[in-house]
Amino acid sequence: MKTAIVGTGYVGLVTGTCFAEMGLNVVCVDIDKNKIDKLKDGIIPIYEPGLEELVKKNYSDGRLSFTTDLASCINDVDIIFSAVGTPPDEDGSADLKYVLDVARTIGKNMTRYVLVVTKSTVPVGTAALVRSTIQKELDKRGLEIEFDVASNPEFLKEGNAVNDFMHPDRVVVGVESEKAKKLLSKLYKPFMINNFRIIFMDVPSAEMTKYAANAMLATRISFMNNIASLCEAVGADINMVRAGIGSDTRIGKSFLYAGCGYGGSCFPKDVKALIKTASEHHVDLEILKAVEKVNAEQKKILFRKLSDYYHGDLAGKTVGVWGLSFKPETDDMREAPSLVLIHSLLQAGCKVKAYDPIAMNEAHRILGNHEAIVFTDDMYDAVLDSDALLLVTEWKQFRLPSWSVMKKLMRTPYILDGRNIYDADELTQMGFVYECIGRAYNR
Ligand SMILES: NC(=O)C1=CN([C@@H]2O[C@H](COP(=O)(O)OP(=O)(O)OC[C@H]3O[C@@H](n4cnc5c(N)ncnc54)[C@H](O)[C@@H]3O)[C@@H](O)[C@H]2O)C=CC1
Ligand SMILES: O=C(O)[C@H]1O[C@H](OP(=O)(O)OP(=O)(O)OC[C@H]2O[C@@H](n3ccc(=O)[nH]c3=O)[C@H](O)[C@@H]2O)[C@H](O)[C@@H](O)[C@@H]1O
Repeated sequence: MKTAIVGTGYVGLVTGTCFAEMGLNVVCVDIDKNKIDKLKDGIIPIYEPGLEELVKKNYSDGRLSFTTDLASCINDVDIIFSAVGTPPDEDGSADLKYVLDVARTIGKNMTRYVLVVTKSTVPVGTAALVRSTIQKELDKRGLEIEFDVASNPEFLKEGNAVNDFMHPDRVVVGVESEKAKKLLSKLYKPFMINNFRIIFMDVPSAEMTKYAANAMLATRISFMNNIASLCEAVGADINMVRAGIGSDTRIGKSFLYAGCGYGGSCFPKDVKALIKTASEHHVDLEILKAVEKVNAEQKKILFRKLSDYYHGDLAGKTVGVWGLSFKPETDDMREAPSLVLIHSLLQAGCKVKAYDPIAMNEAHRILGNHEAIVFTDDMYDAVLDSDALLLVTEWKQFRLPSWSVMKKLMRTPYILDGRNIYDADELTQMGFVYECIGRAYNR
């Protein structure tokens, strides 16, 4: 079976590569020529553990190929996956421009049956829109050609994408015909050795499942961040509370970590898009509006704590920042809490010394050149002569620093831990002032 993946971004590249690894013939298509040229040269445009070697291996084995020309491969494949971006429009809704561009190209060029599967995160009704867009193009050409549309949303996480794709908890597939169901069952058959489940359903339910999943995960995080604030106020410890509630199998352990807010390309945009869809249908998603509001406040929490510590007098202070990407194991800076923090620090007149193991270039590109920001080559350089260290992203290399070295380097031994990774007792005993999220402390 031959498959085309349209949109060789994050999801498209992981999907195409993993399908090829499972023995399928895959052509990855993107309109970005620069990206496709780089991939052909073995240069992977994103940082994702384990992906580079799989891309190179499958490309050299001939199962994976790259092109900018969708029209040229439409009639060579049985299934086309559309994995193009669906960025937020000005009003928060998902912009379907790229999804519909792909549909138009298919309708303009197809000469035989094809199954068009949307992998991008799209609002309910998009598959129907893809169908009518393709049909319109066929009508213009005066052709009657059978085709199917389906929805197969993707649930991978950045930083663990290959593993998530190869060992998914489930694969959700929305179909409208037995033919489409058979084709997708066959496509996913090689993955069955990993014992996962395909959940077939109608198309609108599949489209909604993706948003509901991300909205539920974002809700858990904002809920825990909200409870963390209460823990601080009443003298409880959010880490203990997490262990206590997470052991209830009805609640589960995952996605209960309080911190300095969620970021990334998906939770913020998908929560917004779902609220927008709901409002278009006169449904008020009050819970999700609160989830967004709590998260926006949570992204300010490190700055607020720092400001409280220095009684609002931050001008001229030097602040070390560890971790810039929105989470570890990625160079993705989209909606990263570090950006909100750094903007506030600069506005308050601080000098920022920032370090991230992977996202430095991307952070520099986004933040630009600013005389008050230094991007350091080493994590310890970022705390030299600093008045505080703010841990924003919990990369592994930050977990066990040499505290004795840190103590010598810092001007004021003040650690503000935005991801609750350090041992408060150990740091206090060593003479640091330690603060984290959701735990009462004494200064
Ligand atoms: N990034 C992630 O971790 C996940 C993303 N998603 C969803 O998957 C979709 C794609 O996300 P990403 O991969 O992050 O996007 P991305 O922005 O990394 O990649 C999108 C790619 O599509 C290409 N493109 C745009 N129009 C095209 C066209 N007409 N023909 C061919 N290529 C075209 C762009 O050049 C770009 O390379 C979004 O809907 C997102 O919400 C779902 C699960 C995980
Ligand atoms: O639709 C998507 O694109 C993807 O969005 C998320 O994946 P991702 O954005 O890569 O990252 P997550 O691991 O979910 O983390 C998102 C944010 O939440 C934060 N987070 C996560 C977990 C937690 O307990 N607490 C917490 O603050 C992280 O620090 C990060 O900023 C979902 O987890 C994926 O299932 C989904 O496919």
